[in-house]
Amino acid sequence: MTDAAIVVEDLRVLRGGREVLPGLSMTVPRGQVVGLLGPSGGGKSTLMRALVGVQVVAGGTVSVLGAPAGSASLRRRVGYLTQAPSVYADLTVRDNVRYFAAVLGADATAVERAIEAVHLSDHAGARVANLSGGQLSRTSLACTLVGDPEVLVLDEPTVGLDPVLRRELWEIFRGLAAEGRTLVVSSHVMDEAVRCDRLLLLRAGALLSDSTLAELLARTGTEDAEPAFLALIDAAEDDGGSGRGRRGAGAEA
Ligand SMILES: Nc1ncnc2c1ncn2[C@@H]1O[C@H](COP(=O)(O)OP(=O)(O)OP(=O)(O)O)[C@@H](O)[C@H]1O
Repeated sequence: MTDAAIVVEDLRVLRGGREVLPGLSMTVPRGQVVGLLGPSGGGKSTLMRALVGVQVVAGGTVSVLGAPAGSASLRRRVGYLTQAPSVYADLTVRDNVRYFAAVLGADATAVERAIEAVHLSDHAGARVANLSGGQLSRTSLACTLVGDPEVLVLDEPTVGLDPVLRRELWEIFRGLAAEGRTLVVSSHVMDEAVRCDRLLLLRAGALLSDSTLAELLARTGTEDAEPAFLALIDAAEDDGGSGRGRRGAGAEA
């Protein structure tokens, strides 16, 4: 069995008649937190949709835990947190999680475990409409966790949250990885790069880098993720955009 949780080969996606992912290849190792970073419109959500099997693809393969993305066998093994919170405002935290548990065939203990995992036990009976932004994000996450997934695909889970709440969520993510789960987490907040085991930098559908933060900084001679990323963008532009679609440079190492 391979150590990769996710293997993407030559993935092509068209959206609105445009090639949004022109042939992307990457692997995600098991048990790691991989950050998917890059500017708005670069294709992060599209790639995530392909990982969970809800994106029509024009070519290539996406394999998750050894099965084609979206396979019935992956239903409980892969959790997907969409960018917009997909919970019911008029239900309580617990009833939301119960609903997703019923959809996934998970039991009552799984409901309480998921609520506990996101530190919401004290608010389990609160209506979602009355929650703070951070509590709302954690409710969505609990719904994603209730099937006990091995792979979590989280689309901008910290967007709009203050630094304290972001740190709290990242501590939860690290805890989930410490249990052996694989997380792919998108963000355009570059300082979140330090929280990740590996970074995928995606811009205009091209993977500019696939490496650890330390490797990225060494390669670009910078001290921070943001200048490192800008250096890669400049280099890709000098290259006349010929970096499009090729495998992230760090993957060659
Ligand atoms: N439903 C759609 N129909 C047509 N084009 C779309 C659709 N959704 C996204 N796109 C286009 O696909 C490209 C990639 O979008 P995507 O949402 O994957 O980027 P992103 O990196 O996740 O951006 P953001 O960080 O803003 O969420 C963009 O050019 C976008 O305009």
